[in-house]
Order: sequence, then C-alpha cells, then structure tokens
Amino acid sequence: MNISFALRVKSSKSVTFRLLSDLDHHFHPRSIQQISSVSKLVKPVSTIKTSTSSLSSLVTRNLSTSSTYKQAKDLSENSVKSRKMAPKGLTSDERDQLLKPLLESGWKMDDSGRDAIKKELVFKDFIQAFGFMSSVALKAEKMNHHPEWFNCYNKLNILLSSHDVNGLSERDIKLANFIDKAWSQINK
Ligand SMILES: C[C@H](O)[C@H](O)[C@H]1CNC2=NC(N)=NC(=O)C2=N1
Repeated sequence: MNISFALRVKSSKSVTFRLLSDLDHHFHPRSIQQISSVSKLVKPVSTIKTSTSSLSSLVTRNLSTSSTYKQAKDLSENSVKSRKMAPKGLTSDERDQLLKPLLESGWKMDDSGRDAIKKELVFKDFIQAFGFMSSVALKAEKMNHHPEWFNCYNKLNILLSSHDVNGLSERDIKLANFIDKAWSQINK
C-alpha cells in the first residue's frame, strides 16, 4: 500500500511525497526518516495560512489600538500637513531665475533693508489708478497675499514682501508678474 501526501512549499507548487511500503505494510525506515526530516522543514499550508492570517489580524489589532501607533500616525499626518503648509522664502536659484527679470522690468529692491521689491506706477488719473488697484486687490485676495501700497492721486507705490517668511517668496513673484501683466494691458 502506498501513501502519498502533498506539501505546499514556498514556490506554492505542491510537492508529492510518495511513501513506499513493503508487502506487509511496514513503512521502510528510510521513508519514515524522510517524512520526519521534511515535516520539520515545511509546515502544512493550512497551518501556515491560519498562522499568517491570525498573525496579521493580531498585528493590526495591536497596532490600531496602541496609543503609540496613534501618536505616530498623528505625528506623520501633521508633519505632512506642516510640510505642505510651511511657507518658504525664495531660494538663490529662484532669485536668479524669477526675480532678475522683474528687476529688469522696473521693479527695484527696497532700499530700507527689507527683503522686498517695489515699483511706482503713474496713471492717467486717480480713477485709472484706483481701478487698477481694484483689479490687483481681487487677485491679492484670491492669493491671500497682499501688497503694501500707497496711492496719491494718479501715483501708486507698490511694495511686495511676504510677512510669513519675513522676505521675498514665490507669492511676491507671482503677484508682481500679475501686476506687470495688468499694467501692460492698460498701456497697450
Ligand atoms: C492671516 C492671513 O492669511 C495672512 O496674514 C496672509 C495674508 N496676506 C499676506 N500678505 C503678505 N504680503 N504676506 C503674508 O504673509 C500674508 N499672509
């Protein structure tokens, strides 16, 4: 009588062991020895399966309830949020690439020592100046980034800097470019 049994090994291919027995159904000692050495090496798939699933549920159960896990989770979420939210100033590369063209088109570095840019615009009259200010104001509000400006009749002095980084940021570049584009439309 021959007995065969299958064991699923890592490659998930089942390996069949055929146990040979002699006529009076005694298993050859070699077969017994073979089974015991193999069975020590490989757990039956069902055991592996149940242990894996119970292990994973055990881990999940522990993880989700442990306060350390929760703290770690909150910390990582906050750090992602804070990384997203943290305002940053202009890098030196950005100053070369983004600020330089503005300085060549009439913007000047503020001479009070602040890291800020300024520009004076002269309009036909007060109404044109105020209308321009209104269009810039809408953009500033939308960006949540506001100019510091002074208007006297048809003159408008604009200063841009980012209070939250105490200096120039990409938001100032963006608003300055918007202002230049709006100015060019008035002076077509
Ligand atoms: C509370 C409000 O969102 C902040 O003060 C915004 C508003 N507008 C701003 N404008 C400017 N220029 N810099 C800022 O840092 C800034 N921050």
